[in-house]
Amino acid sequence: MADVKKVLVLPGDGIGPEVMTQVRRIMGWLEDAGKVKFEVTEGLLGGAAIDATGGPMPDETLTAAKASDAVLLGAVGGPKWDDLPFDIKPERGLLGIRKELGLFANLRPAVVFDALAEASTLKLDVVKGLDIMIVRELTGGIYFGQPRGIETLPDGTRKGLNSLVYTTPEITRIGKVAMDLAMKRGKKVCSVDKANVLECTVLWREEMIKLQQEQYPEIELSHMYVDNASMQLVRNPKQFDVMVTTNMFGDILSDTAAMLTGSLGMLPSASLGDADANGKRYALYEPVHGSAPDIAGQNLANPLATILSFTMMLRYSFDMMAEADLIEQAIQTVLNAGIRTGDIMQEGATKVGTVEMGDAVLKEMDALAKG
Ligand SMILES: NC(=O)c1ccc[n+]([C@@H]2O[C@H](COP(=O)([O-])OP(=O)(O)OC[C@H]3O[C@@H](n4cnc5c(N)ncnc54)[C@H](O)[C@@H]3O)[C@@H](O)[C@H]2O)c1
Ligand SMILES: CC(C)[C@H](C(=O)O)[C@@H](O)C(=O)O
Ligand SMILES: [Mg+2]
Repeated sequence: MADVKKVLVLPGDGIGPEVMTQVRRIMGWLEDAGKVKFEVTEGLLGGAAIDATGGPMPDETLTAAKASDAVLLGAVGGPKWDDLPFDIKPERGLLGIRKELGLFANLRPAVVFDALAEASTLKLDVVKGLDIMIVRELTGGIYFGQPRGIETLPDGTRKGLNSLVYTTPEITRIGKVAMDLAMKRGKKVCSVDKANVLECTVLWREEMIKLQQEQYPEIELSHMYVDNASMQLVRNPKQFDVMVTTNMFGDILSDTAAMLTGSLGMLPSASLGDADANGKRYALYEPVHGSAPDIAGQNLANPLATILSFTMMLRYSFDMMAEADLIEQAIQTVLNAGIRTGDIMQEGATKVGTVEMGDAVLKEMDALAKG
């Protein structure tokens, strides 16, 4: 009898449901192959939740997330909800679930498939073989710091305010995630901050240095200001192994890194919490991209970032390395065969839609399974 894994699926908005459908087919394939049994619950988050319940993060979604072994999210947001009051926008649902589940560590790996290195706007040797890991702090920093808001001063001037706040435990725990990952990789961590301007990141840098000296003597730790880091990422990304940074810097740098892989439609992510006393660790997997309203509902979205987020789920939550390898190998073969969604299209390649990309990956999984 195959193991039962409880997965909460949150398709979300825009292209979210379209890319999620392709992952559900892959989940079905694994079940049919007898590799695993998924107990899937589908839930609401973001705009879809607002439409159905009036709020972006219904209690049922949170309860279901806590009861599941892992959560898989498509994307949230879109123009339909842009004019809503700030606190009930779709994006608040995403930030809310990250915070409520304590998902402080966001891993965003930028790995370049050989076939797509050729398509890069950068020189082939700059991106070929690239494999870097961006570790983004996800439940603190300027996204959550208090005080915040928009207020009107007595003279009628309006003031907008957000606060960049990090405490030492918040910095240390994300530093540990980055350094533990680096110990299994190239043993190099680059901590990205703005310590020449922002006191909060002076503390960030000091704590990273302390952590490395006290607990990770084998790690080569370097520091870079975020403006330079964004430039270095496109100039010579292979100088990096693991990058660790704050919530907002990580948001921006990971979209930049996505383009090194060919498209935002290629970058997956895992958001992880700490294990509790019973060893239970919440985890949410989602592509780095958003709901892409410009291409939603047209069978144009690249589903690979979400499929790769699912393979991260197999690896990090379920220890199903062979199955994750199989899916990634299938993707590689599909890309080598020149099958492309529009965002990664190259001259001479075959342009397909979201569903057809799913078909191609499934077909290759069949072929690989038959040997
Ligand atoms: N994790 C999330 O749910 C998430 C992340 C980012 C943005 N958003 C939200 O999504 C909405 C749109 O934001 P945006 O336009 O700034 O960013 P976006 O990531 O949705 O899209 C940016 C560009 O990349 C393209 N793109 C994105 N994903 C793609 C894919 N899988 N295949 C092909 N092309 C793809 C889009 O077509 C668009 O041109 C906003 O409401 C935003 O808040 C949500
Ligand atoms: C939609 C938004 C809240 C989100 C973020 O800024 O974290 C997104 O851009 C991401 O990268 O996951
Ligand atoms: Mg982002």
